[in-house]
Amino acid sequence: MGFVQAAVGAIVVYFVTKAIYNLYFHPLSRYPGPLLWRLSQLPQLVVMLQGVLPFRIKELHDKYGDVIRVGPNELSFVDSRAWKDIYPRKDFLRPPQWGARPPGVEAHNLISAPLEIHSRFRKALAPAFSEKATQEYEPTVRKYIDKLLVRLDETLKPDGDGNEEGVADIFQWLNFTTFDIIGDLSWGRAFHCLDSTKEHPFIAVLLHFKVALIATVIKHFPALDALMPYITPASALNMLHNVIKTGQQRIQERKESVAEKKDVIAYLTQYNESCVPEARMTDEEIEQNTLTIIVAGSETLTTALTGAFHYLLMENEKLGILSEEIRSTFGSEEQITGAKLAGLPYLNAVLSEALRLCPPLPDSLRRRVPKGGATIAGHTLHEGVTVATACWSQLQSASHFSEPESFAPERWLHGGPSKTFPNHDAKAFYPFSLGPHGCLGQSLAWLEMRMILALLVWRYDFSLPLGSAGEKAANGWRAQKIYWTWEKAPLLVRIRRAT
Ligand code: HEM
Repeated sequence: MGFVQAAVGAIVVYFVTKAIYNLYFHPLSRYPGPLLWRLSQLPQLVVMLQGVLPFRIKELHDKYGDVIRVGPNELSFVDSRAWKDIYPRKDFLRPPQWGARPPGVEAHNLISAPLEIHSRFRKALAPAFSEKATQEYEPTVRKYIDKLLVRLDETLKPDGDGNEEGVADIFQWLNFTTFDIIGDLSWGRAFHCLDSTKEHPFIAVLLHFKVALIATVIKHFPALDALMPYITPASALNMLHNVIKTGQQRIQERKESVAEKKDVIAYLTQYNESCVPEARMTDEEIEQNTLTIIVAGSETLTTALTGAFHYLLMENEKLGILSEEIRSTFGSEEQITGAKLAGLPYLNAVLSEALRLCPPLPDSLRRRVPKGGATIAGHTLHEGVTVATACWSQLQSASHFSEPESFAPERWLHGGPSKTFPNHDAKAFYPFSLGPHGCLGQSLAWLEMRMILALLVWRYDFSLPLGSAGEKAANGWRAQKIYWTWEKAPLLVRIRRAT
C-alpha cells in the first residue's frame, strides 16, 4: 500500500471513529437533534453562512424539543431557566471561536477578553455607562436627533393640497443618527453622516458582518485558521487597519482637546487617573474597546428602531395610540426628555415589542461550561460543553408569548400574563442579555430608542408610501437574512408634519 492510500485510510478511520463516538459515546449523545448536526459542527456553520441560522434553530426546537443538540458539543435551550443558569456567572465565557480580535491586533476587546481582562475592562467602563453618565449624554443624543429632524424637514415638499410631504428611507436616516451619536460619544467626533447626508465609508467596513462570520467559521478549523494571515485579502486588512488608525488619531485628538461635555473618553481618563496602574486600560485597549462600542452601540439601535417602524406602519391604529400618548403628554418638543419618556407606558411597550419581534441580536448567545461542570435548566453538563439560549426561538415561542408573530405592544402593559395574552414569560425576555457579559450600553440604548422614536412621532405623521414598494418593505421583516444581525432592507416611509 502506498503512502497516499495509507494516509487516506487513516483519515477515513479517524472520521468514522469520531462519528461513532459523537453519535453513541459522547456525553451529549442522549440529546436529540438532526443526525448531521450531532456528527459535525459543519451543518450549523453552513446554515449560519446562508443567513438563516436562528430560523433553522427555531424549526429544530419545534421538531425536537426545548433542549437540543446543534453541534457535537453544543446544546441549545428555549427553556427560559437557562438565562439565569448561564449568564450571571462570569466564568461562563464565550467559546474562543466566537470572540476574535481583528488580525494583527494584540489588545483584547470585551468580546474576545479572557476572564480577568474582561473583569478589568468592565470595571473601567462601568462609570461611562452608568445611569448618571447616560443622563449626561442626553444633550449629545438630542443634538443629533435635532439634526435628523432638520434633514427630514428638508425632504418635505408641497403636495398640492396645502400640505407638505416627503418620502424617506427611515432605515438609512436612523443608521446615520445612531452612528453619529456613538461616534461623538466614543471617539469625540461624529461620523458626520447627518451633515453630509452620506454613509461614512467606515460604516460599511464596521458592518461587514458577513466577513466576520466567515472568519468565525474558519476559526473552527485550526489548520485553516493558521493560514488566515496569508489568505485574507490585503485590501480587506488595509481597510480595517485604516479604521483602527483613524480611531487612534481621533482618541488622541480628543484627549488633547478641552472637552466641552462628558463622553466615554472623559470617563475613562478619570478612571485611569484614579486607579492603581494594573487596573488601568492601556491606550490600545481603549482604542479596541471604543471600536467594539461603536459597532455594538449603533446598528443594534438601528435594528430595534427600524423594526418598530416596520410594525407600526403595518398597524396604523397602534401608531395612532403611540402618537396620541406622546402628543398628549407634552406641550412642546422642548419638553420631551429622557426622564419623562421613561414613564410612558405605550412607548415602552412598543419598544419592548420591537425588541421581541426584531431582536438586534437574534442569534444564540454561546457560552462554554466552566471547570467543574454546571446544571442548566435541570441538565447536568460537563466542563467544555457549549451552551446557549436560542434567542429568536424563545422570543417566537408560543409557550413563552401568546400569538408570538403578532405585533402587540399591549402584551407588555399588564406586567405579566393577561386574558388576551395568557402566555407571557418575562423570564424569557432578555434582549440585552444579563450578567457580567450582558449589554454594557443598556441605559444608553433605552435613552436613544425612546428619544428618537418619540421625537419623530411627535413631529411627523408617518405612513407607507402609496403603491406596493412600501407594503412590500414593511411586510418583509422576517424575509431578511440574519448574519448575526438582520440584513436590513431600505424602509421607505411617507412623512408629513403633524398638525
Ligand atoms: C437595542 C439596542 C441593544 C441591544 C438589543 C443590545 C444587546 C446586547 C446583547 C444581547 C449583548 C450580549 C452579547 C453576547 O452575549 O454575546 C450585548 C453586549 C454588548 N453591548 Fe449591547 N445592545 C444594544 C445596544 C448597545 C449600546 C447602545 C451599546 C454601547 C453604547 C452596547 C454595547 C455593548 C457591549 C460593549 C457589549 C459587550 C459586553 C461584554 O461582553 O462585556 N450595546 N448587547
